[in-house]
Amino acid sequence: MNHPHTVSASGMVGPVDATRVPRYAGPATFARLPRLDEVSRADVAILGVPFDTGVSYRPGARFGPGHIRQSSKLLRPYHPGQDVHPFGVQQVADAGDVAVNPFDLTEAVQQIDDAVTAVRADGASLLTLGGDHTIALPILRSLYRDHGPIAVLHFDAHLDTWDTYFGAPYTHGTPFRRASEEGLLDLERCQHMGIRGPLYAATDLEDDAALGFQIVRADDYETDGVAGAVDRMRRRLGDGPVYVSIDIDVLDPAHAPGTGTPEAGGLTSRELLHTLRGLTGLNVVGADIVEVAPAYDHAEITGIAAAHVAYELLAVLAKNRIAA
Ligand SMILES: N=C(N)NCCCC(=O)O
Ligand SMILES: [Zn+2]
Ligand SMILES: [Zn+2]
Repeated sequence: MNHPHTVSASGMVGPVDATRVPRYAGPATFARLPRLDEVSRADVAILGVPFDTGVSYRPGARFGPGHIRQSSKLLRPYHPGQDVHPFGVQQVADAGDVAVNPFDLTEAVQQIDDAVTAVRADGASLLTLGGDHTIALPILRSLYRDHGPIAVLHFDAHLDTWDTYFGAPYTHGTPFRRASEEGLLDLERCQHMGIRGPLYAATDLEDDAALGFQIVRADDYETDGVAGAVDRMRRRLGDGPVYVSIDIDVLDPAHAPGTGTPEAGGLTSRELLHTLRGLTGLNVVGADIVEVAPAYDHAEITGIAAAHVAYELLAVLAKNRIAA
């Protein structure tokens, strides 16, 4: 059954109208948007990467893309906090899922690079739904070929700059060390947000700094508030290209129980959404939302948080497009 999509005054094909087609009856795309093959081209493509072969603890993030899409059905077309229609001023479309090999990590990483590069070839900005955090590495490899060294803005409880697990270089705890070693990162502009919890050793932090990162800790939100966090974030990122990588475990387990390596003492969803709004005006060239593992979720708490995080990012891209 085909459901009619809304069309904005500027001709963008938007979500299926929830006042005419019930949300539970509509398409399974993100926010009931059109599929990429239903529109001639997209300004922003949403791509699922159902892959979790890189995890060190609870598996299940391979089911993240479908869960986030399911939890995105209630999103509405107008963002009052930003006074913008994220689906109206830019064509947003769902590019479906990459078919990733779950048994061969090296091949999987190449498949993700290829798929991301193909979707971006038509000029679309990419918002990727993971999947575990391993997937950030091939995305950064692809972006580097267009942008050169890039700033990573990384929301996470974890540093993800560790070296190896069981001798394996590609895991969800190591993508940003690999990216730094490969020269993909602008070492003067990378920033972690929301880091907390036990480490392996104090030297983890020294290594992390040498790999190009500064840290706004979850504790800093307690002392400096969201405004202080946003201020430090913006000063660090400057004017160059920024890739935003959001591990949903940056949120407290109360706000995101559905994830593989939860840590107490995290951000609230309100703090995260507000911080993301602070990206408006910066040169955001892509983003991911990773580590949503629905088997540990309840009442779609984590899925809804992830869907709203995606919507907040789309609003930033929409505002930037208007200002450009
Ligand atoms: N990227 C995420 N979510 N977790 C990394 C944790 C790696 C570890 O087990 O130490
Ligand atoms: Zn994490
Ligand atoms: Zn992570």
